[in-house]
Amino acid sequence: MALGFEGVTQRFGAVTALSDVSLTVRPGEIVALLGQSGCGKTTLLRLAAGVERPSAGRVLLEGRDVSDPARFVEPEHRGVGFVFQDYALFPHLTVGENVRFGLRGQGAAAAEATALRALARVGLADFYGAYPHMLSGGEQQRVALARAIAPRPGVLLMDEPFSNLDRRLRDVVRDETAALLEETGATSIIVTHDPEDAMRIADRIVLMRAGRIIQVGTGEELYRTPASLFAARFFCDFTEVEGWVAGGAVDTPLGRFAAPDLPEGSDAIVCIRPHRVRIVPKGYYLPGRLVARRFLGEFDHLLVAVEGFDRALSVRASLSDEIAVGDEVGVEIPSDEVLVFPAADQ
Ligand SMILES: Nc1ncnc2c1ncn2[C@@H]1O[C@H](COP(=O)(O)OP(=O)(O)OP(=O)(O)O)[C@@H](O)[C@H]1O
Repeated sequence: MALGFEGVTQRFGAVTALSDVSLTVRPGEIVALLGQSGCGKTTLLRLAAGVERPSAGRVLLEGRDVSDPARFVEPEHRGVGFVFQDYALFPHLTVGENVRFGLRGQGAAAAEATALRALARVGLADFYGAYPHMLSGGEQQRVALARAIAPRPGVLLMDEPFSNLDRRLRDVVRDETAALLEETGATSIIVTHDPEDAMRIADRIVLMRAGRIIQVGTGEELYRTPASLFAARFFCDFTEVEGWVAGGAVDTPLGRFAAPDLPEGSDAIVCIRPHRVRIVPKGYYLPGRLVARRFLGEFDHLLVAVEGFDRALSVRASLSDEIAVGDEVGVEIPSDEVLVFPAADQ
């Protein structure tokens, strides 16, 4: 089912939660709404669900305006499923009854069969008669997912569905959810403030800031070609180096980096990805000194002081055991792997 927002603005008194937001989600597509707290993600989700009415603009389901005040379509008639951050299972109902809650239109036998099928899909058919408090967080979230998909909604809306799960469980449930969404074919919107969640699960990411969409694209597009410094910061913990533009390049304490599109004489910020920096033997490239080294398994996290740069450069690399904190090293920053933005663009 296609879901669209056309010029949607949402005000709550003096607060403008959304400003002129337009977005089309294709049938079967999984879209992540990504952004910091308060940027309007949940509000957009609530408008799609129909629990909120837009101050201006339209919400479209299969091309039909469902937000028109004269012909407003109530949430229960939109064919939309919802998964909340806190699972929102009814504590006094069994798992089976929770899943059957959305199936009230079906007869008892049919509802039970549907609920069992949905629970089986998330690997929890054996928990049909259990109560939510008897389940772990991950299991409760799977039940919430089963409840949402059981009525076969055309659109599935999920608000921070993994944020209450610990790291390891989060990865498992997220991957299971991705597989399930693909299987059900529901058009899905997932709200998250975690770029990794967004990149792992979504076909497209919608990056929001202060009630507006600032970039839409695949995870790779947003990571490789962020439209602004703000967007870039979301996807990488850069070392940021200030400089100014002269002769089509930015002069910084860490070298000159091409900036053909920036005005001469303007201030710029060069973003250096930690895993792109190479540590080479002393005497090559920039002179540096290792000031910290932390073993992180697959790679080390290093801090390297570079002459003329007042902060340490953050580096992710596998380093030979022969190099110790305090040693002098060479630092290579491949100039075609940095991102350059106007300093004003923050
Ligand atoms: N019912 C409401 N009444 C008043 N202000 C609201 C209401 N709902 C949302 N807001 C405000 O609108 C803005 C956007 O809120 P929203 O919940 O959509 O953000 P969010 O991006 O989902 O944030 P979070 O990640 O913290 O959930 C915030 O400033 C919020 O305080």
